[in-house]
Amino acid sequence: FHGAGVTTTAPRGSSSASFQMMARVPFIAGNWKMNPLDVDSAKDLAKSVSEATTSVEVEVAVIPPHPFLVPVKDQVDGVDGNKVAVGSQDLYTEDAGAFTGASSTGMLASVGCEYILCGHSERRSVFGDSDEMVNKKVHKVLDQGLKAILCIGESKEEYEAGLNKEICAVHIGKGLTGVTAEQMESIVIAYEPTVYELMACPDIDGALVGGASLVAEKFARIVGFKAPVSA
Ligand SMILES: O=C[C@H](O)COP(=O)(O)O
Repeated sequence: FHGAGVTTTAPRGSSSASFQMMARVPFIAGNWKMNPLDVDSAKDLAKSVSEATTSVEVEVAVIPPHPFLVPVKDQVDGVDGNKVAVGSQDLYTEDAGAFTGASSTGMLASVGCEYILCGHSERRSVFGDSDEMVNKKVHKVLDQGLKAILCIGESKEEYEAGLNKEICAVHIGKGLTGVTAEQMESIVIAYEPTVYELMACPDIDGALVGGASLVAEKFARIVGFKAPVSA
């Protein structure tokens, strides 16, 4: 399937001590990017995903566009046994003010976001997010008490130039500058590789799924990759 490998640093809601005692819990997030086209489609998708994943034993999140955050949260919360958390695709690093088009972490927390993507490859390539900006965003998310999904990975050109390890090292090193070991409990690292065999790789225990997360049945199958839905 299409997606990015995710390394979870701690299960959602776990404490440092309990994490050391527990196995890492797979985490599958569906990044809807700039889809679907309208709020009714977003509500339908959210409800279907939630209903299809109530029995899984992995962490699940959907990450819709900002206009759909509230209706999506309402939909998933309305499903009995819902396991689906909601995340935001981006944030701005100020709290409020004259920043047209931006959303603050406080606003995102207030509508129920638990996760926020930082440094997605499309934010880096289309919108110009630098490593320094990504690092500021990571800290802003942590300061808000939310979980940051730090996206890393090389471009096709960088891969072809043999720079994949170097690029990942830079993205991780700069993206996590100043983050403490304790704060790492609230960090998920999503590797968006050019060439990959995701779930077979050691230390990859999840996926950030793009296009395939727009069809509930496909996404539910991916979510069940390591933890099949029980009968
Ligand atoms: O956020 C997800 C990654 O960019 C992968 O997207 P994709 O599954 O559509 O290839």
